[in-house]
Amino acid sequence: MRSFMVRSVDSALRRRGASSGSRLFSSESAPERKVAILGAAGGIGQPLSLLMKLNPLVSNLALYDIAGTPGVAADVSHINTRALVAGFAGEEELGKALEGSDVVIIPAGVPRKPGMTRDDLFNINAGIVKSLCTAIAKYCPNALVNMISNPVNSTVPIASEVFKKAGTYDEKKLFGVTTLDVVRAKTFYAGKAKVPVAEVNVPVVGGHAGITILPLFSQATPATNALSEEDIKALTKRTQDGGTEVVEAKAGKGSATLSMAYAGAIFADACLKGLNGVPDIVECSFVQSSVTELPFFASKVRLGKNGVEEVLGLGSLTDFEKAGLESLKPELKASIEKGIKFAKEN
Ligand SMILES: NC(=O)C1=CN([C@@H]2O[C@H](COP(=O)(O)OP(=O)(O)OC[C@H]3O[C@@H](n4cnc5c(N)ncnc54)[C@H](O)[C@@H]3O)[C@@H](O)[C@H]2O)C=CC1
Ligand SMILES: O=C([O-])CC(=O)C(=O)O
Repeated sequence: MRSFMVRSVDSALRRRGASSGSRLFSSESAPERKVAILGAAGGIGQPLSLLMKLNPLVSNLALYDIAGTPGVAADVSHINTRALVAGFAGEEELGKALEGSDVVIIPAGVPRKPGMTRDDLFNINAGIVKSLCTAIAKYCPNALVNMISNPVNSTVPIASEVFKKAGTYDEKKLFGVTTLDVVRAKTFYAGKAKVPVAEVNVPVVGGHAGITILPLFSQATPATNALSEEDIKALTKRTQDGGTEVVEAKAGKGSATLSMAYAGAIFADACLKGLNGVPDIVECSFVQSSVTELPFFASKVRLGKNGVEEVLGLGSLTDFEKAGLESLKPELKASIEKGIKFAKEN
């Protein structure tokens, strides 16, 4: 059972590699890569730690949280895959967790309860993200940072300001993880269009909250004529409300953790492949951008040896998508400005 699971995750990653450029490295010849997960004992952190332990591109896995990581690390470390695992608990161990990291994934912070927006998490999570990014600037300023903590539309700008203040900001290395929006769009589209889900691709642009999430179903592949305008509207709304759907179903016990861990593992794998020189690795992510007039925006990004190699444009949009783009801009702008203001004043 266990070896089946390892094999099937690995072959899923392999298939993905095959669709966007072949894998250059087997686990034996892949370069040493250290990944740190901050918030590793949490609802996302634990399954994400498991999935990163299964990734043959990872040679060292550092699991950091304010508490609970020795147990998670001991557990995950018994899995017979390449990565050496170490747990770090408490602020005094954060430096050691970060040192030498190539990729830092941040799922630290509080999740939503029913009735809350992602922005309602700002007051707590902004401070957590700020202090973690201050440590990243000190201990691993060259690492790629994958920001999962919400509200992503504000936490990414906060991170950028912290890095600017520290003199370490490189816009090519900071990513808001929006992969779960893509994962959801693919699943919902495949179900409605009745196409094999493994073959589906859907770009999702904008940001990561409510109407700022804009799936571009007109660019979905495989293309289909089977969907009406009403179907597209419903798919768009379901993708935008995907996080809330899970928050409500969990009824006070948090938000998406398992699907987010999967999405986080897919995005980190893409970052590692890019670092390792695998060509044509493209994923959507919320990055510094000139695709629109907003300073940060999610769109397709080509990943390379230094992080972002190219931020790709939006392609042609339908009138419905154009209207969605215009209506998301004020909210996304306000969230970005809120993050920047917080980081400047604190
Ligand atoms: N980007 C996305 O698509 C998604 C983002 N999220 C966000 O991810 C975050 C985490 O969600 P869950 O794992 O469900 O929450 P959780 O509460 O289960 O886990 C969070 C973990 O962060 C840790 N933590 C808190 N302060 C910390 C600090 N200063 N340093 C290190 N660790 C710290 C906690 O001890 C806890 O273990 C939330 O903000 C949530 O909204 C959740 C789903 C999707
Ligand atoms: O909805 C939430 O609070 C968590 C999240 O970002 C998501 O599931 O997309």
